[in-house]
Amino acid sequence: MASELIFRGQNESHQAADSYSPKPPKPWLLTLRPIRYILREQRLLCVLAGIAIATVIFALLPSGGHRHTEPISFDSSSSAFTHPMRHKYYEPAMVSGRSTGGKIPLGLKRKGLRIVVTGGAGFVGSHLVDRLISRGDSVIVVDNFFTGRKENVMHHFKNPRFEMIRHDVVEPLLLEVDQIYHLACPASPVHYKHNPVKTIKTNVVGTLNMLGLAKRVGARFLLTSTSEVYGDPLQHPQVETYWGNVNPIGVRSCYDEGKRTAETLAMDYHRGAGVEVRTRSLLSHFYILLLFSLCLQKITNKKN
Ligand SMILES: O=C(O)[C@H]1O[C@H](OP(=O)(O)OP(=O)(O)OC[C@H]2O[C@@H](n3ccc(=O)[nH]c3=O)[C@H](O)[C@@H]2O)[C@H](O)[C@@H](O)[C@@H]1O
Repeated sequence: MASELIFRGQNESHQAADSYSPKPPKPWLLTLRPIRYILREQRLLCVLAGIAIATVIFALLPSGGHRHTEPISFDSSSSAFTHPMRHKYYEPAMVSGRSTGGKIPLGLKRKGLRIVVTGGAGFVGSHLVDRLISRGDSVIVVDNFFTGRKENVMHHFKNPRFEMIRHDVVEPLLLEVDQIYHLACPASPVHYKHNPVKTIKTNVVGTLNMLGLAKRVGARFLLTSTSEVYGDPLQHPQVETYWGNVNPIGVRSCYDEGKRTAETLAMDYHRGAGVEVRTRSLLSHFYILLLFSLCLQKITNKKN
């Protein structure tokens, strides 16, 4: 009997303990409930929303990949003309005061450019071709071999990055290139006086054709000019801002005026068509060095 009583009592206390009385829910749990529901039940919706947010962020953030990293290019000093519209540079990143812009990170190969060199079989042109090939560019030489020689570039014949076209720049030419180095021209007085009409035609029509190509394919253009554009200068030494003193009807004018017109055309294509152009007078750079080394050679020979 006693045990029965004890048992009943236990039963009653159990019932009291089992009776469910839910705790009042915490207020922050209430606010999270719809989010938890969406995360659990609407996974596809979440993924789509994530993609949309990421797209918006990537579209708004400035991309580092747009930085203009210029590989070795035409010298941009002094007589370099660049169109403001086409010359957009992003400021290179500065690392502890040093610019890293334009440098290619270690381990990454610089992408070679496609370059056409007119007059590339000549003296200056062939050395330029050597330099361009050695830095990894693909070069197309365009030459009519008036004074140039195949032997000057023969050592590149087996190189897949080298091509050669026998062509007169007076005739139009269509090529897909990134840069144009326009050197084709009879250069020495004997050669340019040999056929003055052809000389001025090469300088004017040839330069027009190559500038037209640069405009069409968006290539950068370099014109090799000459110190002859100063004629019989009244100022020594000639600075870049000096306009010269040229005889327009003399026997040398086919070359002098031809190169002056070529420079005018280059500037007009730059201003009018946005072509990025450079002009370089070769005498001031190369021939002075050559003269200097010849003098040095003479002096050292005399001493020996
Ligand atoms: O000193 C300069 O100011 C000259 O320097 C170089 O001339 P350079 O290499 O010294 O002379 P060449 O060895 O005769 O080279 C000229 C090249 O142009 C070529 N050329 C000439 C004339 C022509 O109508 N088309 C053409 O392709 C010749 O065949 C030759 O390969 C540049 O090529 C000239 O543009 C520049 O006027």
